Amino acid sequence: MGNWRKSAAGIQPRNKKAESDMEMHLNNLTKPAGSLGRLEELAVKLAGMQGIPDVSHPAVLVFAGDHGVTEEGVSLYGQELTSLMVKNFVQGGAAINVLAKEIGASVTVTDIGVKGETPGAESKKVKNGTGNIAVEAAMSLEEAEQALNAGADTAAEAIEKGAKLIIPGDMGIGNTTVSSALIAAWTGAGVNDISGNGTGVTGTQLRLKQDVIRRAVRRISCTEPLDILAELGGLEHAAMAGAMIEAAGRKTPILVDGFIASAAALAAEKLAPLSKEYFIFGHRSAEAGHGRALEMMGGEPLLDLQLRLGEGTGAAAAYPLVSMAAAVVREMAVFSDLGIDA
Ligand SMILES: O=C(O)c1ccc[n+]([C@@H]2O[C@H](COP(=O)([O-])O)[C@@H](O)[C@H]2O)c1
Ligand SMILES: Cc1cc2nc[nH]c2cc1C
Repeated sequence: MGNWRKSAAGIQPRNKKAESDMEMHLNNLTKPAGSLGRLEELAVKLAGMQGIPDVSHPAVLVFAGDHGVTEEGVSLYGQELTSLMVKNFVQGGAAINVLAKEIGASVTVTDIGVKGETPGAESKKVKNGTGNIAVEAAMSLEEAEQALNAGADTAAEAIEKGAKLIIPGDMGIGNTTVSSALIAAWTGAGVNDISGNGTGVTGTQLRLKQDVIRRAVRRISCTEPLDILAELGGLEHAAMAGAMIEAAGRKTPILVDGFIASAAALAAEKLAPLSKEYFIFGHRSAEAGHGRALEMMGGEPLLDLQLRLGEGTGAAAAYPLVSMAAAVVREMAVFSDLGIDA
């Protein structure tokens, strides 16, 4: 069973010597210095994590959970859609299944807290959905620990099977409300600045959603990251954070998806500050408020394609760039191969 605390304690910062060696190597490659722009930045970061960059066998780890706060009417959809989408993931019909196939990634679907049955999904269910964060804690501290450990376990399994990069993904009706609450609590941002349309909520329903987020944030007085996660989080956020911490402890790059994954990344960083060293931000979600979370982590995403789906899709779309960065530094010729002095 995963142990996120142990993994957190073992996270090493990126290796600065490997990064400066990679900068030198990049300058010896047969191209003008710096001309591969952000691909070079990526290669340097990967070298700091891994030594020789290798992001083969990417693994998409989708965590699904339900949210009691949906009873406030914060989503365009009902909770039943979460289990239906899990069925879709299991059958291979969701967007992430298609994108994962395109990039040669495996997909595992874990039920961490879906209300109801999810045949075919990996079951690590902590409970049947969280409490309504507007009026009560989402989960107990023990439940948060359990979800963190389950996520760590899932990442460990994928990495032991050969994954050199992980893409944590989410599914959970209501989870944009929960993500906004977590981001508000951790950034101090105003609720209107970090809440958006989610599945398509607008007008008076959006204002109601913002009121719900305000009620949730005002209800709590705790400051410890685990307490905040348990009060306001989703089980999928906790599991994704656990997966990120585990991957960081194993020097494995984490390609961060959109708004929900960034709220989970913020949780991972609050619980284990060095985990951030292993984040690569895949894309900027169209969900309002993603920018604020990214700013907080100093993240500059690779893509901005106006995606707002979750599931790991934006990160999957960005994966080819990360893979190219790793290939360039492994496969390009150096000037001395041409008999030229760099
Ligand atoms: O991650 C994102 O950028 C993102 C932005 C908007 C919506 N989503 C997805 O939409 C669902 C949550 O939307 P909502 O309106 O029910 O809170 C959930 O399953 C997320 O995966 C995800
Ligand atoms: C159909 C649908 C698919 C999703 N995938 C992630 N969140 C989602 C929300 C809905 C509504």
